[in-house]
Amino acid sequence: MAESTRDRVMEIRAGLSHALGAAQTALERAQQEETAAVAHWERVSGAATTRRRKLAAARDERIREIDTWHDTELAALAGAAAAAADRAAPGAAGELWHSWEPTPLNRAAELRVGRLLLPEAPVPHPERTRRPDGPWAGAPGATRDSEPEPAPLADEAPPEVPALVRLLDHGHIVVSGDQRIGDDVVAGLLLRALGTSAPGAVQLVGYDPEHLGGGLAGFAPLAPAGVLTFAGPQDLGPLLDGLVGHVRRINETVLAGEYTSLRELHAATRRRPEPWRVAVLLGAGELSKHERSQLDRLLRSGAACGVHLVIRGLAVEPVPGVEFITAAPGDRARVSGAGDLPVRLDPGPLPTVLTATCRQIAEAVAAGPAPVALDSLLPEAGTEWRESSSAALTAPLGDSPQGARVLVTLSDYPPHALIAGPSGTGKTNFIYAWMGALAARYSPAELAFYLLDFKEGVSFARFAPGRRDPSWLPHVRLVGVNVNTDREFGLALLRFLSGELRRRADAAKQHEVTNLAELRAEDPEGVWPRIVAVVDEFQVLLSGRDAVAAEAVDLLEDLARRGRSQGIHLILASQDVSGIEALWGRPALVAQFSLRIALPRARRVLAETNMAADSLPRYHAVVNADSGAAEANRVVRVPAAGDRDQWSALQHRLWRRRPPEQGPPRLFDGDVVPRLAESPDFRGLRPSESPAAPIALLGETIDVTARSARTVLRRAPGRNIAVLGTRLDEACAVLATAGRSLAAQFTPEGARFSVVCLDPDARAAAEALHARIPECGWYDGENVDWLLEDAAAEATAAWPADRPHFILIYAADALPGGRAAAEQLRTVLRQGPERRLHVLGWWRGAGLLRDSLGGHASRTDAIGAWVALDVHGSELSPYYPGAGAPNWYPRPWRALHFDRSVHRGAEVIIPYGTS
Ligand SMILES: Nc1ncnc2c1ncn2[C@@H]1O[C@H](COP(=O)(O)OP(=O)(O)OP(=O)(O)O)[C@@H](O)[C@H]1O
Repeated sequence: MAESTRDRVMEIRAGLSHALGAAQTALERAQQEETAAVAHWERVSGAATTRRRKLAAARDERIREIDTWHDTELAALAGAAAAAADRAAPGAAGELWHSWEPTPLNRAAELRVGRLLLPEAPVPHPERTRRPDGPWAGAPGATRDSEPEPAPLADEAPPEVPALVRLLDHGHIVVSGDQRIGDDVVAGLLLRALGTSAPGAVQLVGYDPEHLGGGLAGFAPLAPAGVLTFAGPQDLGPLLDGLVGHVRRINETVLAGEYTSLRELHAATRRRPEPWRVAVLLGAGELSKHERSQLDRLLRSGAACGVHLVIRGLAVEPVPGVEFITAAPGDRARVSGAGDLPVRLDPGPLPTVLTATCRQIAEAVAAGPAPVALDSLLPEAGTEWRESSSAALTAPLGDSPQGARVLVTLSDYPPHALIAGPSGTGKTNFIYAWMGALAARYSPAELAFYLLDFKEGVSFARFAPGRRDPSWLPHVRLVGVNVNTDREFGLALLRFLSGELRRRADAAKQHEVTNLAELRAEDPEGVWPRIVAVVDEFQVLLSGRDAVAAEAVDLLEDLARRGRSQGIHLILASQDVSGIEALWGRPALVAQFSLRIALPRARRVLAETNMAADSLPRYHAVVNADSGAAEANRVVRVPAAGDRDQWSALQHRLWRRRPPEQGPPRLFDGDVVPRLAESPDFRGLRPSESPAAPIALLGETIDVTARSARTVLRRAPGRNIAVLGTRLDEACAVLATAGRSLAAQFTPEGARFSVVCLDPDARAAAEALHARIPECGWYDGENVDWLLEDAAAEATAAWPADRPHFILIYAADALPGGRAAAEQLRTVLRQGPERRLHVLGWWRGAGLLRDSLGGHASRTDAIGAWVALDVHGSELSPYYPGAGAPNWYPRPWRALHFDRSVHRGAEVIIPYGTS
C-alpha cells in the first residue's frame, strides 16, 4: 500500500477516532443533561403536586369559611327579620292560630298572612346538607293546611319570618288566586284586625253578592252589635258612596286641615275619634263607571280616614298602599310586599276561635263604648299649669261623636253651669273630668275650687288628704261631704263666697275696673284666682221653705248675678233640676246659669223643647252654652274620671308641684265629730292673770273655717249659759268644752271653778271635767247647799269678787233643797254675773229652766246665752228675743247656740267629742 495511501488511511483512522471520541463525549454530555433534566422534571412535578394539594386544601378551607359566614349571616338576617316582624305584628297581629287570642293594641299593627320561605335555611356546619329539591326552605310537598309548628328553640334552628301585610291606617288588600285559600286569607286578616283593636274600633261591612254573605259567615255574631253590616247584591254603589261620604266628612270635620290622617291625629292626641271601616268586597263582578271611580277614590284616599278595602275577585291596578296577595298552595303563594320571595300562607283561623272572638267583641260593643281615659283630657305631662284664667277657664271635656274636641268655657259668658242627670248617669264623673281638665291647665294661683256634696257618701273627699292618701288637689280650698243634714254648711259657703265677692268688688272699685281680667291687669301682684264652687245635689240646700233655703236662694241670686264679672263661677248639679221649685220660681237666677249640661235622660235642664238628652248614649253629655237652645247642643263623650288610680296619678302629679304655702283644704265631714283638742280656737287659748272677757267655747260652728262657737262671759248681767235638752252625752260634751276652754284662759289661781253633779248618769262626765280643771270644787246633791249659800252671798256682795267663779251644774233642774235652794240659784243667776259669778248649767228641758227662773211669767234675761239640744224651736221662744221662735228641728249631735248679746239669729253647732 503506498505510503500515501497509508497515510491517508492513518489520517482517516485518526479522524475517525477523533470523531468517535468527540461523539462519545457529546453522548456523555447529553446523557448527563438528560439525567439532570429528568431530575429537574421530577422535582418540578413533585412540587406541583404538593402545591395543587395545598391549593385544594386552601380552597376547601375558604369555601368552608364562606359557607359558615353565609349560614351565620343568613340566620342573623332571618333572626332580625323575625324580630322586626314580631315588633310590627305583636300579639293577635302575628300569633299563630293554635295559641291566638285577641290582644287590643294601642296602634294599628301589620297583620300576618303566612310565612316567608327564605333561601337556604342554614343548617349547622359541617353536617349541613343541601336539600336536593331546590334553594327554598320548607318541604315543597307540604300543604298550607298544616300550620307551621312554632320555631324550635334550638340555637341552630332558623327563626321563622312571617309574611305581613298592612291594612289598618295604611292601605288596602287585594286577594287573588285559589278561592278557598283566598277565603281563609281574608278571614284571617279580618280576625287579626278585629283582635288587635278595641271592640267596636273596627267595623266591617260585607259585600258578597255571590254567596250572599256566606263568605263572611264566621263573622255573623258581630252583626247584632252592628260591628258587621252587609250590603245587598245591588248595593255596591251606595256602599261605596257611603264610604266616600265618610272619607269626605272625616277630612272636613275630623282632620279639619290640622292632620293629614287619623293615624297622625292619633299619634298627636292619643285620641281615635273614628272607627276603622273595613269594606270586604267578595267577588264584585263588573263595576259600573261610577262604582269604579268611587272605588279608585277609596283606594287613593280612604286609608288616611280609616276606610280600608279588602277585595277578592276584582281586578285592581297596583297603586301605592295596595297590597296584593296571590293565594296558592305550597310555596307558590306570593305577597307583593315580599317581592319574589315565596310565601306559605297560613290556614284560616279555627272556627271556634273565630266565633268566640266575634261573640266577645259583640258583647263588649253591646255593653257600650269602652270608657275613654281621663288622660285624654290632660295636657302633656310637664306642660301643666301654663294657662292664664284672666279672661276665662277653658278645658276640653271629651270628643264629639264626629271626633272634634269639645271645649267648655266659664267666663263672663257663660258664667255658671247647671248640670243634670238621673242617678248613675255619670254626673259625678263629669264633674271629676271637668275638674281634672281644669286643674291640670290652671295653677292654684289661677283657679280655686270650693266643693260641696249634698249626696250621701264622700265623693269629693278624694280631693282632701285622707288616711290612705295624704295628698290633696292643690286647687281645692274647701270640701264639704256628708252635709245632707247640715244645709247650714251650704249656706256658710254661699256667705263666704258673698264675702269674697264683696272683697273683689271693693278691689275693682279701688282700681276703677269692672271685671276680673281688668283687675288682674291693674293689680298684677294680687292673687285673684277664678273661683269655681261646685255644689252637687244642690237641691238639698234649696229644699223646704225655711230660712236656710230662703237665704241660700238670695245669696245664690246675688252671687250668680255679680259673680260673673268677679271670676266667681257656680256649678250646680242635681239628679233632677225640674223639681227644684226655688230655682224655677226665680227665672232671673236660672238665666244666669247659661251653661247647661245634660246627662242621658236629664229633664228640663235644656230648653223645654230640646230633647237631645233623651237619646244620649251612655257616658255622653249634651253641653250647651246658650241656656239650652237646641242649636247650641254639643254632644260629648265623657272620659272616665272616676277610676281612683287614674285620678290619684294626676292628683299626685299636681300635688308634688303645689306651691309651698299651699296647705290642705278644709275638709268638713258632717259624719265626723270634731275634737276640741284640734280646734284652732281652743289651741289658741293661753292662760293669763285675769282676762276681762273670758270665752266659753261650746262646739264647732258649721262654717267654711273650723271656727268654734263662743259666748263671752264678761262681767255683765245675764252672762250665764244654759244647756237645754235631755241628751246626756251632748250636754256633757258642751259643758266639758265650756269648762275646759274657760280653764285654759286662767292661771290656777286666776279663777274659781265648781262642778256640781246632780244626775248620777252624768257623774262620769262631770268627774272627768273636774279632774281636768286644777283646784276645781266638787259638789253633788249632798253638799250643793253649801256652794249655793256661798254663791248667793257672793252674788249679793257689795263689790265684785277679785276673781271670777264659774259654776258648772249638771242637771240644774234636779237641785235638792226645795224653794230655798231654788231661790239661791235664782239669785246667783240674776245677780252673779255682775260680780263675776257665772253659771253654766244643764237643764233637761226648756220648761225646767223656766221653773228655775221662777215660773211661767218670770223674766228670762238671766240666761244670756243658751245651747239647745233636743228642744223644739217653739219651746225656745221665751229665750229668743223678738217675734217667733228659732227654726230648729233637733238632730243628733247638733245643737242650736244663741247668745243674745251678739246674735241676730241662732247658729247650729256641733258639740266637740269628749276625747
Ligand atoms: N264617662 C264614663 N266612662 C266610664 N264610666 C263612667 C263614666 N261616667 C260614669 N261612669 C261610671 O258610672 C257609674 C256612675 O257614675 P257617677 O257616680 O258619676 O254617676 P252619678 O250620676 O253621679 O250617680 P249618683 O248621682 O247616683 O252618684 C260609676 O261607676 C262611674 O265610674
